[in-house]
Amino acid sequence: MGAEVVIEGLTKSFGNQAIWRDVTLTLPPGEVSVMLGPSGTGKSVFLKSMIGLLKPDRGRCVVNGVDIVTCSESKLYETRKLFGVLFQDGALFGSMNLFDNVAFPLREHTRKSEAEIKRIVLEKLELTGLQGAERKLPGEISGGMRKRAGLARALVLDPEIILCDEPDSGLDPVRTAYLSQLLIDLNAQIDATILIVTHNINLARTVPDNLGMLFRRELVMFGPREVLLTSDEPVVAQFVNGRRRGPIGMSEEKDAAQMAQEEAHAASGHSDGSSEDDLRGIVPQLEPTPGLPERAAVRRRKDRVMSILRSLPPAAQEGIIDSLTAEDRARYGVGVLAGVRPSPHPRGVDEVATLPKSTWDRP
Ligand SMILES: Nc1ncnc2c1ncn2[C@@H]1O[C@H](COP(=O)(O)OP(=O)(O)OP(=O)(O)O)[C@@H](O)[C@H]1O
Repeated sequence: MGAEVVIEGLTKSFGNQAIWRDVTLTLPPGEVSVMLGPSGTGKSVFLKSMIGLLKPDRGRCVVNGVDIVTCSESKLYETRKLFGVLFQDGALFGSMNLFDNVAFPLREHTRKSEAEIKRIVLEKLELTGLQGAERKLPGEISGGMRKRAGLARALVLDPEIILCDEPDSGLDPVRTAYLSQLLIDLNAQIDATILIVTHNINLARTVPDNLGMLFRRELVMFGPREVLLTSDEPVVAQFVNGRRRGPIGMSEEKDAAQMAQEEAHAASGHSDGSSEDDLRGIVPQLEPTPGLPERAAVRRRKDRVMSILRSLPPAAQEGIIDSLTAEDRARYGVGVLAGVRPSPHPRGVDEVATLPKSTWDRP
């Protein structure tokens, strides 16, 4: 099972530009989490801070008892080996073929024989659907294949934690759907903890166990997917529906005058081009491709979420209860009659989830 990542009070600025502050969340072991956020909110900076490529001003990021923020260089080097990172552009070496690109971390960080390296590289290329492409150069393949090659390379050291920076960027919706499926299949096969940062709503609705959002230099929320997907927070509603009306503006946030003007335009019948349909709501989560093992994280997550159910907002509770199977209902003692609430054993919410706490939508 993948490692847990505990982040507490993480704060980052560049000079006097605050990027985000007091980010607190836990990535539950082996679960898939997605961090949403408008462009420029510091999602990539967040990933880089998690692996010690950037140094936060304060806070902790603890993996297997090691705080990435304050540990020694040698501990950082060791702990980094637990991470596999898929960078936004795949970050492949243009002059190396896919085989050598994927083999690179093994040649750099291990003393494995070339025969062993070949076995591992071919296994990871197959896992990411790239068998037969090992002699191609990155410039000779499509963006989707480059992403998958980047993922194959992220997997060669058998990471416990996989970080994906906008795996969908530059991909069409169909390729993004394939990549989403690949991430779920991968999780089923290796049970790694996965964090994906993206602005892709479809991916965010269908892939993760947990969903969070960064906006206005803070973590708006982070917790079970059902919380964000049923949230009434204006910034979430705007982002999920891709609307211009709402607190997010072209350069991240709007002032009150602009918001009022847009409301007036809408009231006078001016369309902002978005669909009237509200895309919020819980849709079924992707399952592993038939024939693959079940995701071990699913049962662990259900136990975890049921243990904090009562601390979640009512709409999220309802969605979670609706998604339970008859077997789950028996396991958790959930009544079959409408309106009957389960009686799990609530734990402190801080244990696993940070729920909406921001004040940005209040005057
Ligand atoms: N090394 C750096 N030095 C100074 N500023 C930086 C550095 N890296 C990032 N920034 C700034 O931090 C802010 C957040 O950048 P980041 O790339 O993390 O945003 P993002 O949410 O990933 O955006 P996008 O979704 O567009 O990729 C930006 O204003 C960026 O200019």
